[in-house]
Amino acid sequence: MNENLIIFNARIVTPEGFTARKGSEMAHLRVIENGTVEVTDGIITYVGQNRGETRDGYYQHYWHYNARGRCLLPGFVDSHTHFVFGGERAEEFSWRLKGESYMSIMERGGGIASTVKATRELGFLKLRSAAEGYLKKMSLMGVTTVEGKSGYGLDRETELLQLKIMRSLGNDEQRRIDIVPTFLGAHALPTEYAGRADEYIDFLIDEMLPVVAENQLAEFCDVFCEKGVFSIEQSRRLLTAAQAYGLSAKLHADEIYPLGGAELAAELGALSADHLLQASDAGIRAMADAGVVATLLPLTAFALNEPYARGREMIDAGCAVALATDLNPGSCFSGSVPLTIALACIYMKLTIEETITALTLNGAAALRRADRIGSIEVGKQGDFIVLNSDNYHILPYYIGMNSVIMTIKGGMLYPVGS
Ligand SMILES: N=CN[C@@H](CCC(=O)O)C(=O)O
Ligand SMILES: [Zn+2]
Repeated sequence: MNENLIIFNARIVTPEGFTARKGSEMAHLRVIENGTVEVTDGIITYVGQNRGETRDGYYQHYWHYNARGRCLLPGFVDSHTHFVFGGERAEEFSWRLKGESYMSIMERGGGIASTVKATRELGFLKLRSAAEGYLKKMSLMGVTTVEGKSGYGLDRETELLQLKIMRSLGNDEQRRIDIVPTFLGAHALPTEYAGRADEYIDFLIDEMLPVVAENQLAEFCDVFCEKGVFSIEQSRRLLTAAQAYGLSAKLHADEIYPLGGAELAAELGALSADHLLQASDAGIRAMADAGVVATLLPLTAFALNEPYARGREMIDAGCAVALATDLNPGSCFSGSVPLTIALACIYMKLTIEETITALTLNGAAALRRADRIGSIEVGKQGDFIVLNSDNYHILPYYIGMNSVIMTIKGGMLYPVGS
């Protein structure tokens, strides 16, 4: 449902462009004082100085909203989440607090396998309604586009079920968030294939990719490329096959061990490489040269108590960095955009301007949507947030606290709290 909307008296703060911003470009934001944005049928048709509007309300075919000097930013793009899942894994969090590692829990049959079991047991309706609950929470924090991954089915039926749930949520007339689905059949080796990882990759290539592609159930194919999960060679084989089906490549890369996932992402021309806590210097350079979006997930590093990805160095090396939450039931049970912002600024040493670009335009680029969303420019979707301040520096300063008072999707106003 799209609307005609005029927002006036806003302090407009936005990156500019229709592609990812790389390196030093990430710090450049356009700021318009006393600004107005006009949205017609959901698409931005004017961005500039105020034009004389003074009254709130509906008149001359447009809703009019007086921002009273507050900051208007593009809607946030959360470009890496796993929001469709069954069950929870709170006990694993306690085990980790006692010193056990994420990978050792996975090796002894917990971790992703435990969520796979719970997800396979839930039907369409229960899974869908749990996922819907997370979407509502994201919208309140200003997210207007979210990526979601399969990967908790690891069998034909449940992988397709996860993707169909995302499609069904995305088709909902009342939706406040656009959903971009990613096929992550290679998230872990299912127990049925224990010791036969190559055969599982064959199954994904021969039996899953054709169905996913033919039914347009996902735009991207992702893989957990990690020591003890899927090797570089297995990841390369799967992603190359996916690209032949028209699915762009994404990787969970160099999260726990420096396996060379960043280098592989560059070699394959992947859309993004994500996590990257252990990415090598050569991998960072290769991503910058190849134009791979480096998607950083500081909440996961925080939750796992691991060193943060080297965001500052990546930007200085010329990478396009995106930030996302990684909401999932294991390594990071959080979709907190405010905390993501604070951690990126404090520990990854991004400036607030770079952080805004990473959560908007570069997130959009990581979803191949920088031409449509991620900045406030004529021709893009009318997706915005209004902050409760005229100062965007409150974003990292309000640590883990929401400063969004209004989410606007396709020109529709959603006051936070409603
Ligand atoms: N690292 C792999 N995948 C997810 C975690 C999945 C899980 O633990 O359930 C991630 O991005 O953090
Ligand atoms: Zn992930």
